[in-house]
Amino acid sequence: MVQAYDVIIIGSGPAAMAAAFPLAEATKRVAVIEGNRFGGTCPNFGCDPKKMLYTRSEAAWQAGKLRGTGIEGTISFNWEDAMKEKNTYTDSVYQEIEQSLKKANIDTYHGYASFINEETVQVDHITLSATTFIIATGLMPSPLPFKGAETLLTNEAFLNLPSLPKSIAFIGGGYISFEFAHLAARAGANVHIIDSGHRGLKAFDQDHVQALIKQSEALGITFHWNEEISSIESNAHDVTIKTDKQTLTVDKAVHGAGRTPNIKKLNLEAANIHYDEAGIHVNNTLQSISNPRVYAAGDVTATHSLPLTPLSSHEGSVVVHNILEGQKQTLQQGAMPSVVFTIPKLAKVGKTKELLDQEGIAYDVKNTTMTDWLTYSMIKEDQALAKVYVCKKTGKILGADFLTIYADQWINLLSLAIQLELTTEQLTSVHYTYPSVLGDSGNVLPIK
Ligand SMILES: Cc1cc2nc3c(=O)[nH]c(=O)nc-3n(C[C@H](O)[C@H](O)[C@H](O)COP(=O)(O)OP(=O)(O)OC[C@H]3O[C@@H](n4cnc5c(N)ncnc54)[C@H](O)[C@@H]3O)c2cc1C
Ligand SMILES: NC(=O)c1ccc[n+]([C@@H]2O[C@H](COP(=O)([O-])OP(=O)(O)OC[C@H]3O[C@@H](n4cnc5c(N)ncnc54)[C@H](O)[C@@H]3O)[C@@H](O)[C@H]2O)c1
Repeated sequence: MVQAYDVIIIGSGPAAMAAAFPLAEATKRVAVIEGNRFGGTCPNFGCDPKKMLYTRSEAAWQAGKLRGTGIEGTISFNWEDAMKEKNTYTDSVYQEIEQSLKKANIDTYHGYASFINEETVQVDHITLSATTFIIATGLMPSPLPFKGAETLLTNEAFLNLPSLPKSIAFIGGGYISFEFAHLAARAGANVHIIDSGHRGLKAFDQDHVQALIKQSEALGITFHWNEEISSIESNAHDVTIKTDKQTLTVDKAVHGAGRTPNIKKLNLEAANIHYDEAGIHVNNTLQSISNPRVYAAGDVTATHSLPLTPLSSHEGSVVVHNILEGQKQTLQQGAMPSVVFTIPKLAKVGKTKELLDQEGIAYDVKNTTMTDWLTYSMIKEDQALAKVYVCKKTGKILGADFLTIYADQWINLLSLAIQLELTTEQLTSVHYTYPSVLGDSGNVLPIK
């Protein structure tokens, strides 16, 4: 027998969750199909477990910095205990998410969905049909072009390592490698990052990236830029990585070399859903360009947006609106803020210098070293940097970059200013608390 629904959602990450509950509330018959853990990447194998480990590494860093100035004793980041604490969250969060779906009268199915035709999908031996489908299957580690790449640990495996390997190589120099490398190095591992390109974290301000690399090297991380890997050989004891420049043997090697749309198992051709290596092709209402029954949301869409949780959730909400209200809402990406959770944190929002130059926009920029300010000297931060770009003509804030342990706080404020199109004058005219991080706002903005 074929089970019939109004809406079937494939995947259960932030994009799917943002769609499932409002659709059920609107009395649609909804099913959610998940091949791995309910909740998707963010709570199980991404943002949340990473941040749980990060929080402990940050506390140990701060205690170390203040040692001898009123803080006594040696405090260290202990991988095994931090991992046990992380597990208290990840061991149950996926069950709680599935329960909350069921409580909202949403049917849940375990397994990977595959289209049979434009109206029907198969999950294991069950066949389901729907008037509308939402594909929200996210990303997976990209296949890599060298022998042995499939033996690399994924983000899922790394975030479940019960004990810390003595030495780890991270392949790729992007978000995942920087964040994981900092965690591993702070817990005592000998860490390498190998990237085939000449620089990492390409979307961020490169002066700040260089400063972060220097601090990462001081932590003991070794960078290998412009190195092409030819093979990886793994056995029970270690991993040997051959590149065009060296042979490196480490205990474990981790995939941080990019992620690709998770669409392989969907059999999209059977439902006439157009896609390419960037993801599912959608119009600006997130409807498939080739099959109007189908919407896509989150990282799996070829919208060229950043693969980040808040943007995925936003896309899920846009899809709900368009299913319930007709094709009225188009995707507005706005100025998406983004943070790399290293110590210090690296953050950006809005337009970069390169983009402003490309678009020919006249701007003022304030490039500030905040290290000596009381906020930073009191916590003994090694380096705190800020750049803020403002439109010469209107005084509106256009973009911002921060490198400091407080970069996440700063970037949220600047994101608010950019999205509400505030001028520097407006941003400095409000009252802030003192002493506080954002209380220094007047000093990072270019004010004439
Ligand atoms: C290590 C790591 C750290 C991150 N840290 C951050 C962070 O700090 N901040 C931030 O904003 N973003 C972060 N991200 C990105 C964030 O996790 C993603 O942008 C977000 O989870 C995307 O949501 P989504 O709903 O599009 O897809 P996902 O959360 O990836 O969910 C997709 C789900 O679909 C399932 N699926 C796939 N194919 C099928 C199928 N055929 N049938 C059924 N189910 C299927 C998958 O199993 C998966 O559970 C991080 C990502 C990683 C990998
Ligand atoms: N804090 C966050 O918000 C956060 C954290 C982790 C991941 N994410 C999301 O996940 C996405 C994927 O992250 P990622 O770190 O995997 O990718 P990334 O795109 O950030 O970096 C990939 C890096 O791998 C390198 N590379 C590619 N192929 C290679 C090869 N064969 N050998 C060596 N190096 C190679 C590239 O040059 C690049 O520097 C990000 O775009 C990000 O949006 C976000």
